[in-house]
Amino acid sequence: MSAQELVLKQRTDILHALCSSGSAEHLERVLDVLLAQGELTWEDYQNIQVPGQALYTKARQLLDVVYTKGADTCGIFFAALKQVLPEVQGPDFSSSGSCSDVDEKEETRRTSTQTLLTQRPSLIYKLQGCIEGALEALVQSSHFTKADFDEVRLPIHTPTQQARRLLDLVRSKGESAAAAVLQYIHQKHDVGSPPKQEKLTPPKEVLTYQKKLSSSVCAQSCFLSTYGGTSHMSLDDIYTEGQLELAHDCVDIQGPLGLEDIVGTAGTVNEEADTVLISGEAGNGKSTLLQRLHLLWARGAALQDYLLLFPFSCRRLNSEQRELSVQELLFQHCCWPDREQGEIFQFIQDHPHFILFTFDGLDELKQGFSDEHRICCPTQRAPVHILLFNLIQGSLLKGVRKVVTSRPEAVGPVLKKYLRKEVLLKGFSPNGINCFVRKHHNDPTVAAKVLESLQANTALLGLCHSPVLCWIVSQCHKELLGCGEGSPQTITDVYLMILQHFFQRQSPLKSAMGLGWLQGHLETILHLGQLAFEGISMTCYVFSGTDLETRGVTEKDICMGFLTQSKDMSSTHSKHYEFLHVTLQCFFAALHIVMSNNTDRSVIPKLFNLQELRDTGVKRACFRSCLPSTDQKEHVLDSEATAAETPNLQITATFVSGLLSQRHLSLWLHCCSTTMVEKKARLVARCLSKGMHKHFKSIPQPVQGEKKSMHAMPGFVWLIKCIYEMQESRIAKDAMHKLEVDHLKLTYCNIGPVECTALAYVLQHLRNPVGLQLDNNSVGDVGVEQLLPCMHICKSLYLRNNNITDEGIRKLIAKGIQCDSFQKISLFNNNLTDACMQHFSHLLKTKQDFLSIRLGNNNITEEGAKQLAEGLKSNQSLKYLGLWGNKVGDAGAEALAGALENSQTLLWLSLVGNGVGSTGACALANVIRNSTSLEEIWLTENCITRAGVECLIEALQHNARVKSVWLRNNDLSSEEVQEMAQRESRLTF
Ligand SMILES: Nc1ncnc2c1ncn2[C@@H]1O[C@H](COP(=O)(O)OP(=O)(O)OP(=O)(O)O)[C@@H](O)[C@H]1O
Repeated sequence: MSAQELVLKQRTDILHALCSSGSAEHLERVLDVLLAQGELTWEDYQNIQVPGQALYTKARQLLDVVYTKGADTCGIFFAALKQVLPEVQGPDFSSSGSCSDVDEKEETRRTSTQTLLTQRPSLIYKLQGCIEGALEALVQSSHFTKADFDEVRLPIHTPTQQARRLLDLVRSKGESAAAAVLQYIHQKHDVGSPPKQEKLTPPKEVLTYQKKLSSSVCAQSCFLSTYGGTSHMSLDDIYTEGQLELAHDCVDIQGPLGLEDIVGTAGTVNEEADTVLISGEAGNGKSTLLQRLHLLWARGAALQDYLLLFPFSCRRLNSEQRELSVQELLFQHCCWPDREQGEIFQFIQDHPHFILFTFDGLDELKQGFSDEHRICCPTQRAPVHILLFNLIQGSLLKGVRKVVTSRPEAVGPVLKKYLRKEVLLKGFSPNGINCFVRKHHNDPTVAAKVLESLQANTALLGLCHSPVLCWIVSQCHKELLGCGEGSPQTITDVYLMILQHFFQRQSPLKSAMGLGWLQGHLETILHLGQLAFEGISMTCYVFSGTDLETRGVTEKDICMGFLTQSKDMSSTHSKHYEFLHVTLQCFFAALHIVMSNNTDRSVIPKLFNLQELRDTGVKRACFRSCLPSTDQKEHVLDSEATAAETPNLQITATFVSGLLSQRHLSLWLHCCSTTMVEKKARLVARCLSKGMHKHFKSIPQPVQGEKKSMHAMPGFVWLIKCIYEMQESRIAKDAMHKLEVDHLKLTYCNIGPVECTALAYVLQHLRNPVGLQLDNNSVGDVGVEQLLPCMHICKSLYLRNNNITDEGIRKLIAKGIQCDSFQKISLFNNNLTDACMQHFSHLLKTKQDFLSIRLGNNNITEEGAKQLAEGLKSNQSLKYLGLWGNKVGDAGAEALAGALENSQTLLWLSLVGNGVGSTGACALANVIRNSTSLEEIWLTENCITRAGVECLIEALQHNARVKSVWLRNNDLSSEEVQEMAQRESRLTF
């Protein structure tokens, strides 16, 4: 079958592949490739990319054009499709035409305007990270006006769309503008770009060393330590993609971030810096991600621009007591060159762009990052943390790319100054959980059962977004499937499950013999608890044989499987041990705090006062005073390290809360004194309540006329999570009943499904309804479901930028309809499509007191607008309706206008950037003509021509109440703008 016939036959599938995500990106990338190949003319392109046209319509238009051009173009189209969507099944026509940019020799003969077309895909890629700079260069060289600048920068466009808009505008300005932008891009990408441009033939000794290094890296990275004591699981078999995002929106790239993007140019905020930070919460997969990068590099499957990769673990660097030079650090801690050390190090110094260092777990380093002690000389010896800080800053071996991982709390402003960019690792997506569980279980029936039990327990499903918890849950599938009603709800429950799992694996008969499972292994818990507690208190995560001996840890304890042998790149060290994961060490430390008779009584108050101690920089001193005096002597008070150390103490405190909850009291019955445990539980409850009230006291009194608003301060979400772990509504009620606030702001607080579960558990006890603002977190559909129990105390819910889809909305609205106080919702920048508009319609029909719906920057088209209109027709309460940055088009605008014509409540309507055109504008003019309430209408960026504005002017003559009609960036000449602005002062151009 020819490619042309296939375009016809597979039309539905192709349309689905290009459009079903709701994003225009796939289609636009195919268009970029076809333009670059010369298969589409500029005119074809403009006929397809008609502003305001629905995505499917554009894709159909493309298929029609491609089809009429014949079999060759169809073949190239399939090749382009394959390049953009490699996962799509389809014929392989890649030989029909190369989808790469036109070759460079030919390029030199072209004009700059032609180059804009032929190099379009790569120019768009390169521009994303530097749009602002390119725009400024164009304005400075007078090729662009301020209006051009604003048009490209409109926030409704994604960065790739901004790049396309910029190139299209440049094209319309002529050859000189095209030359200017090309010059800018080339300059930009010659500086600080990956070292692709240089081709280097390394000397033989370097190649030999590279071989040794990569085989050592490969050996170290092919297994995961969490499976160390249990079974062997290769990284290849279990690795599941986590969710990666760039920390800075403005330089985001479209679609999910891949592993190579971590070191790529996208998202660069500081061109001068060489250090990329991957930050993420405990157990989110930072070490595993690095391990994956190491493995792929060692196999030659990724990061091949880097000849040598040196992996470091900050945890292990802690135990290096000597002062070293950089050369010694590299060779002694990573891989020893058998010969020619001097030459190899010289090569590294001479070619830094070909070298990559990774530092895992900066938060685990004993010393907090500081830039006070500078060294520039590579032969100078210094303590390893000083070397590390100087490498990160670039004072040593400038140009070597560094990838550093850390928990977010440990990243202070001093470190941020030296970051090239920051990438956030946000754990597994719902799909990722699915994928991980299936990989974990060879037997698909077991996998299906585990997934089914997760669907039935959404609190647990929420927890599984954290890979380490997903690992435990999968590991303990037997316990999970056997526990029926009592299935785990809290993080402590999950860790108790793994504790039980490991013990029962060793001695399955013990519990059958009548001993409590915990009691039967008391000795092991006490030994490991002591080791863990002292380790956490001293930032120590690697233990020598002597450390184990001193804490009474026996061979039998080791065999239980909670400890694993430390991986070490150098062969010189003797056997060392670590807990399978640091969170497991926190859990054992918490067990120690709960069970030990002789820990200092002040340990619990100190643990729960972390924030205060951290702020005053004395936490270490206080916490250390709980340690045996010999250990105190070993460690000097170092206030800089406090911030880095807090996360693990916070996790320990969370476990202490969970272990002391009423539900778990029976566990301690035969292990320790009930009076002591109850006393500790009361103490924790008091600390939590006090901690909360301290937050509330800090809320400033509102100025007159404003609402009383509380911004979450560091530690607030953690306290909420501790209260949730206790699972006692009395404590939650006690903590909340004094909070008097109208608005609770928790933006940018790393709130995922787990935090939502805890928030709902605690906030439901608020006395009065509040506005709950959760913008810019990772709530997702699972998180939305977790929030339902506190919906009745939400007057308004703000969930901007939270990865929410139609499914989440379905559940949210079904609950919201039953909640009397619920009146406003804001969902800007999520993944909503037409499919959820029926629910909003139902909400509007059912709740005649609903005030505000804001759905900007989603994927709502004409169809969705029509559905919404159905609800609007029978509603007489809505005041604010925002649909900015969707694609409702002229027909959608007509439907909305028809429904709103008789609204006596609507004050504000935004349809910015919806392609409503003049037809839509004329329909909306009827709303202006008839409304007795409308004050503002936003129609900026809508391809409206003179005819549309005339309708609006005419309607405004009948309405004195409307204050402004926004019409910036429509299809009007400057003369038209001037003339019409004079005729009607309420038009804003
Ligand atoms: N991408 C992944 N695929 C499969 N399993 C994973 C992945 N990421 C993490 N895990 C599982 O979760 C465990 C914990 O992950 P990891 O140690 O990488 O987290 P982390 O973010 O480095 O934690 P911490 O900050 O506490 O050191 C891993 O040992 C592994 O079992």
